[in-house]
Amino acid sequence: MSGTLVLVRHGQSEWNLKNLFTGWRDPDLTEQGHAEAKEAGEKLKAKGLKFDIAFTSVLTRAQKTCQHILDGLGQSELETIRDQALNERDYGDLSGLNKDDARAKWGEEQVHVWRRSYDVPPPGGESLKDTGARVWPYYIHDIQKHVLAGKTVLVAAHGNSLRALIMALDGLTSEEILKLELGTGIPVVYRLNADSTVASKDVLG
Ligand SMILES: O=C(O)[C@H](O)COP(=O)(O)O
Repeated sequence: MSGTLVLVRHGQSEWNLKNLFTGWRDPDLTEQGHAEAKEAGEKLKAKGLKFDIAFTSVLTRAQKTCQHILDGLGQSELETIRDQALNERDYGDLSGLNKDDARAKWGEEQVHVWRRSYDVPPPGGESLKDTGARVWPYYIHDIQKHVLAGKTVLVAAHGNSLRALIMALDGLTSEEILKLELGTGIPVVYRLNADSTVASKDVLG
């Protein structure tokens, strides 16, 4: 057995609440989002976890979620690396649009394909496959080595950047990943084997 990798999707954002496509836009957490992030910290504390290093995106909602978790563990000053590679999938021209308005304009089916297909990007944006093509190399080069060195690593990021990572970690097919939804502020705790495969996965729902 080697180290521990904890993935957390940010708490509810202002645009989650308003039902807007967000992508690389940068809304803050809502009051509920702040509470969800703090609760994630409490759940991790209850499991006796302490982090050695944290990673997050360059977007406010993920950074604040990361900080709430670290504050809750008494680790406010922990080394935290921010990288664009962990950003949400870029929603391109859909960014800022209301999801129901988009369904009214382009149809339920087309919007579902943009949101949940594996390799069909929204206009001007990234598919889940495109997102994985930047998240996975970053994981391999920058994050995995810490876990394999036996450390406990936090990654506070986004629904689709984490779905792309989970697809690779769990060995899911492009069909299987479509059904996987990540709740806001729900920690997913992986223990990895020394050969980098997954020893166990625990969703702290
Ligand atoms: O970027 C967004 O709008 C959300 O964070 C995730 O959106 P989705 O549920 O459409 O993938």
